Amino acid sequence: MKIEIDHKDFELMITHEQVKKRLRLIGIQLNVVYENRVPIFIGVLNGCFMFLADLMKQIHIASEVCFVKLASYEGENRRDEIIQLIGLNHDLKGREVIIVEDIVDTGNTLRRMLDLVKALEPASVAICTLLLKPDALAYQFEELAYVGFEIENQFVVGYGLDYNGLGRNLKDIYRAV
Ligand SMILES: O=P(O)(O)OC[C@H]1O[C@H](OP(=O)(O)OP(=O)(O)O)[C@H](O)[C@@H]1O
Ligand SMILES: Nc1nc2[nH]cnc2c(=O)[nH]1
Repeated sequence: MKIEIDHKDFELMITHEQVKKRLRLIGIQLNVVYENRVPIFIGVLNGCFMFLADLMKQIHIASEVCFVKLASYEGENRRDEIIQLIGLNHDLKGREVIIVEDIVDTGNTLRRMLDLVKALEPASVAICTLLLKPDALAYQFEELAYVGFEIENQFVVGYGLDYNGLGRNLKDIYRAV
């Protein structure tokens, strides 16, 4: 099935049914690994909103959820771009953290996110991403424990992911053609 978003063509790649099936399996794993550990799921906005909402429906152990956004601003001396976590109102010290991403592409976002989270001294940090582009990845992450689908190095849209701000509401995931 083909669709057009903002004058660009996309074709169906992963159906919502496939996503739901995969989420059930990831949920089972997480429920086992984190039983009695009360993890905190941290979703990185905007793209993760649909994935994290569906993932949490598969989590049956005691756990917390919050969303953060990565923001950049000029430092006082206007030299360095400083990346800041906004929206985090939990103390992560000693907590079991699971960072939730819709996609890990180059890994730049995750690299920054990990640095910021680790500085808050959690007991552990794992990454759960719906999509991973292994061929685009510029770093190796030992924390990358839960991956929904490994995909080719193509631009994708839908299920939270946007193209020029559009397409986040699509249930299925599409790739550019
Ligand atoms: O591995 P990378 O190459 O860093 O790409 C991955 C990031 O790109 C997307 O976010 P984006 O910055 O597009 O913001 P959005 O979530 O608001 O769409 C996605 O949600 C990841 O956070
Ligand atoms: N929508 C979208 N955002 C991204 N951010 C990094 N890679 C991608 C991608 O393939 N699609």
